[in-house]
This record gives sequence, C-alpha cells and structure tokens, in this order.
Amino acid sequence: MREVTPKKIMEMKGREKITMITAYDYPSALLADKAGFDIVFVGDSLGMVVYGDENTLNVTMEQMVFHTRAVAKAVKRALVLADMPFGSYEVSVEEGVKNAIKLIQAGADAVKIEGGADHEKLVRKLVRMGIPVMGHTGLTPQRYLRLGGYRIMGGTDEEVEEIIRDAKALERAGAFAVVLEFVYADVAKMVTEEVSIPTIGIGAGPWVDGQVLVWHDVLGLIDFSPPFAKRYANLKEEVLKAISEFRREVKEGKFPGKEHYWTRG
Ligand SMILES: Nc1nc(=O)c2c([nH]1)NC[C@@H]1CN(c3ccc(C(=O)N[C@@H](CCC(=O)O)C(=O)O)cc3)CN21
Ligand SMILES: CC(C)C(=O)C(=O)O
Ligand SMILES: [Mg+2]
Repeated sequence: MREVTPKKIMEMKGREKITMITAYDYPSALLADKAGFDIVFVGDSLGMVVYGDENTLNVTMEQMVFHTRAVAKAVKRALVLADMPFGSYEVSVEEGVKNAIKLIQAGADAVKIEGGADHEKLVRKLVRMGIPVMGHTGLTPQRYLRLGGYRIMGGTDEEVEEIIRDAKALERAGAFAVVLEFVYADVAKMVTEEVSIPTIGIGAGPWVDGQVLVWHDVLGLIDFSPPFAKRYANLKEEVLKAISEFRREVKEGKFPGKEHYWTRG
C-alpha cells in the first residue's frame, strides 16, 4: 500500500492543505510523486488534453484503465486516484461496481465519481466493499451538453442547494473527500465549513481544504486552459524549441554527430 491513504487525507482537513495534480502517463506520474503531491490523479480530462476531444464524454473505461496502469507503476508514495468516466456508473450500481473494480485492479487506490446525491447508493456500496471514493460537485464536466459548456456554478439558490446537497450526500455515504469545481469561492467556503470531509477545489477559491489542477495547464503545454488555472511554466515553447532544433540539425546534417553513432573500424 502507498503512504498516503484516504484516512490521512481526511485527517488533513483544517490542518494542512491537500495537494493534487493530474498525471496521465509514467514519466509525469514519477515527477508528481517526486514533487510530493498528496494525490496523483488520473482525470478523465485526459480525453481533452491527451486525446484531443472537445469534452470528456468519449473517454472509455479502457482508456482509464491503461492510463491508470501507467501512473500506478510510477507512484510509490502519493494516493493514486482515478476518474470513473462518463457512462461507466450511471446505468446501474452493479455496472459502477464492476468498473470501479477495474480501476482498482489497474492500480488506483481510490476512484472519483461526478455528482453526489444521484450516486449515494453506489458510493455507499463501494465504500462498504472497501473501495475509497472521492465525490465531485459544482461544475461536473460530464454534464457538458446539458450545461451548454463549462461555466461557473453556484450563481443561483438552486445551484447552491444542489452543491450542498451533493456534498452532504457524499459525506453521509462515506466518501473520503469531495472536489468542488468552478464554484463561487464563498459557496466553496460554506460547503467546506458544512461538511466534515475535505474539499479539494479547482476554480473554487482559497477557502477549501486542498487544490487540484490539470498537468497541461500547470506546465503550459496547451493553448487553451480554464480561466482559473495558473500556468507555472511555458513548456509548449520549450518543447517547440527543442524539437525544432532537432529537425534543423537533421536538415543541416549536424545530427547525428560523432558521439551519437558507431563505425566498425
Ligand atoms: N485543460 C483542462 N483543464 C481543466 O481544468 C479542465 C479540462 N481541461 N477539461 C475538463 C474540465 C473542463 N474545465 C473547464 C474548461 C473550460 C472552462 C472555461 O473556459 N470557462 C470559460 C468559458 C465558458 C464558456 O464557454 O462560456 C469561463 O470564462 O467560464 C472552465 C472549466 C475544467 N476541466
Ligand atoms: C478537473 C479535475 C477535477 C477532473 O475531474 C479531471 O481532471 O478530470
Ligand atoms: Mg474529471
């Protein structure tokens, strides 16, 4: 078992900020673990940042299992969390259970489900089976079509009530934490104060128990990032520079140089 457990994450509430970052492959997961993140998270955002889709709706269990396997091989210390993709848990509790097992067998320590009140039964069942669950409310990207895009949530009384209802349902069902995505910071603060489980924010302001961002946003590997993401590097430029130099050296006959090839005599 890895060092960071759901129990440890729960104990961090109000004591120490929880840090979480996405990773989708082996080399990035190695670095996330080395950097000391508490949670390394295989998000279904991989459909967009790795596979180039315009939303997360086409991500399959097969994709999640393969990427979870790669990440799990790299991570020794952090808790490895995997998203349940769209369609993998909505049809029935039974299907949700079967698919959660697949992610655990691929090496995840816990799974994340979008929604709260709608999946209370599934969360309770998984927790009783021994599969730790993180919930996710506020902006839930799997409702992209109904929402008509990605926008901030909690602007109406109904939306605020739904977010609170979800968080409380998750707490009641035994979830060990909940992601609050793109909600007004004062709403996130209220939720954080009203539930005993840690809240992990993304675009939810500072008054939450932890923060998560997407790998490609942090590193500046893509053109379009959400307005709440902070870019800590501009790797897109770095990568472009490096591969362009490789290309130029081939064209100019400069690569490979003596140290990169062998002759028999
Ligand atoms: N790279 C990346 N980072 C993320 O944080 C992320 C993803 N992808 N994919 C899955 C979800 C979707 N997220 C997003 C994506 C875009 C906006 C965004 O651009 N919102 C704008 C425009 C909304 C509109 O189209 O009207 C805004 O100002 O609210 C917000 C959250 C967060 N998640
Ligand atoms: C944005 C985070 C919370 C997520 O669910 C993902 O990356 O898939
Ligand atoms: Mg997700």
